[in-house]
Amino acid sequence: DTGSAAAIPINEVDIAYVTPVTVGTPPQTLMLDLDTGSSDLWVFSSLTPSSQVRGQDIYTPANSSTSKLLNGHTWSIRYGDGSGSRGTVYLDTLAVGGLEVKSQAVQTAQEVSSSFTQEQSLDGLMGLGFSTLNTVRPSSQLTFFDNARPSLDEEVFTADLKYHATGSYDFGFVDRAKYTGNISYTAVTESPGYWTHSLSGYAVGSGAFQTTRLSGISDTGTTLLYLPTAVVTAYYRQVQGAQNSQYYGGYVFPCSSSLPTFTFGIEEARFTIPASYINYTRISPTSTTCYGGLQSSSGLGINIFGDVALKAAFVVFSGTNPPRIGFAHK
Ligand SMILES: N[C@H]1[C@H](O)[C@@H](Sc2ccccc2)[C@@H]2OC[C@H]1O2
Repeated sequence: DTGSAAAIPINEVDIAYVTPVTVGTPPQTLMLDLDTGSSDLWVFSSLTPSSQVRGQDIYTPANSSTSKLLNGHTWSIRYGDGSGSRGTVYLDTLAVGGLEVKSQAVQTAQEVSSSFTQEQSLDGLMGLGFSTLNTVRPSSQLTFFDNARPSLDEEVFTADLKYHATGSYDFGFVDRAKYTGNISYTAVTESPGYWTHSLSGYAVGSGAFQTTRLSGISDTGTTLLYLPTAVVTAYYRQVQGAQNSQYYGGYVFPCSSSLPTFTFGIEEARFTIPASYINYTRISPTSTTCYGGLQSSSGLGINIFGDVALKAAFVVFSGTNPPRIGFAHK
């Protein structure tokens, strides 16, 4: 079996991408953020206080003939950016792009933090990390990918995220039409549940490629690219007027500055992020100061290869044993 669904930017700077997912019988369609950096599938629901819902679609288990309460189970999650949610759990039929799982744990939110309330076009998250990270207790639940595995033609899912455009997520197959050349694979360590792997090095603009292994996580739910301070300072040294602003919490620069590209390595392969992806956004609608899409990971304790990097490639998340991740040009 396979599935294929759209990855739609939720705003004009690609802060996050959502994918249509159907839950229950008859199907209720929700727009979920497919997130390889977590492993909970949670949704705005009829159990979410109306004061915390602002335009989101909700899942109403009472309206689904196939919903079953997972008695006595609860969940609570805190994300890297400080946002969070918690609630109870139902089992129900869930499908993404034609791929159906009969009894998926759907975590119904009873509380969401303000940054979720404010994202009107995001109805929840579908975690695609390793199921060890799932927060449901007393028994943890499987991700959609882990539930779908037995029926998949191939134990993979792929991400084709795009800059200011709709891309796609595919399950169970690697679409030869979505990439060029070969896929460069590298080893993934499952601990502690992220798609953790190394970059083989980097280059700033037309500068020499620096061969140095950088370990981090490929996280479709993180907007930007977070790398060690040494790498980031080397990049912004090439940007006129750039500074690391305490006030804005990262590197900013005049929007008129010309930015170099940034290249990262996956084993022998090289992927170049266009300067436009790194000129991420104005700090406010009328400002001439812009915020960078490449920022320091020093406060995070981990390097994060977020959407700014992932959208420069076609990415294969391979659930084989051992797991691996592949990058191809497109
Ligand atoms: N894996 C990521 C996750 O998907 C988001 S949760 C989120 C919060 C607000 C808006 C959209 C998504 C958060 O930022 C980085 C890390 O935690």
